[in-house]
Amino acid sequence: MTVNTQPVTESPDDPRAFGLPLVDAHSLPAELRTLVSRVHDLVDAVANTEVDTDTLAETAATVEGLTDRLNVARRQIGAMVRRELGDGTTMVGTITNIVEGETNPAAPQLFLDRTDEGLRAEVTLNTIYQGPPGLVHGGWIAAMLDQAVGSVSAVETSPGLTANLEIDYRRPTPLFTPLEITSWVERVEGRKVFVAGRIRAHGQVTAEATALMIRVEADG
Ligand SMILES: CCCCCCCCCCCC(=O)SCCNC(=O)CCNC(=O)[C@H](O)C(C)(C)COP(=O)(O)OP(=O)(O)OC[C@H]1O[C@@H](n2cnc3c(N)ncnc32)[C@H](O)[C@@H]1OP(=O)(O)O
Repeated sequence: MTVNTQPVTESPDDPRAFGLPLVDAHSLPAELRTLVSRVHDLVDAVANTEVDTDTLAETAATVEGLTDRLNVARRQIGAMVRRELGDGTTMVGTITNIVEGETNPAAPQLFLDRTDEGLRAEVTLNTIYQGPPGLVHGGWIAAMLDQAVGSVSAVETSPGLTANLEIDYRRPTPLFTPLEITSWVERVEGRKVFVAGRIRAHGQVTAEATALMIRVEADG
């Protein structure tokens, strides 16, 4: 397991001040990233397979053995990861975050990067995230937008929690299609950060969000 040995700082943005382990994204072993990717593919294969029952039973036994093997050393709940964005700023989040966690095979691993307006990511979703036939589940659309607006609030102000999230579903959001997700801060009033985000497919808006984030620690 990767352990960050840098000294704990007193910054409220540093999770080690709250007793949570923190690792740098670039220090995660390539073997772990490969395993996450393979298991992501496995989830998709399981969700869609029509193989015979013997193969299903055999595969289930193999997977159970692999699960036991990995469970001998587990991370602490709340373990955090620090990742560097394109412009050099750093962002901290839980390492198993369901939308962008580096070690979570169920996550689409949205990689939000900084732009002049806020944050932007591109992601293509498969049937793991399916709601209506061929379309992204509405709850996942909300989850991705929640992450995008929460992250832009954290990066541009300081970390907080979503108090309110409103989604307008404008058009169906397709699977197997590059989606562009953007988010930005509209205004800040003390601990309240008013944020917004959008998903586009083929350049057309499929969903829009507005949200209120409440900063856990104000800057002062
Ligand atoms: C290192 C980490 C990395 C973080 C990296 C970031 C990525 C995270 C992305 C995912 C985000 C999530 O999923 S977060 C998980 C989902 N959200 C949650 O679990 C939050 C649950 N709710 C809460 O814990 C609480 O309600 C809080 C913390 C949001 C607010 O509680 P509080 O701190 O006591 O503050 P409170 O006084 O109630 O409210 C402050 C001000 O906001 C207003 N306010 C509060 N709620 C609302 C509301 N729903 N709609 C309108 N206004 C509201 C109040 O009227 C008040 O205004 P005024 O009187 O001052 O004018």
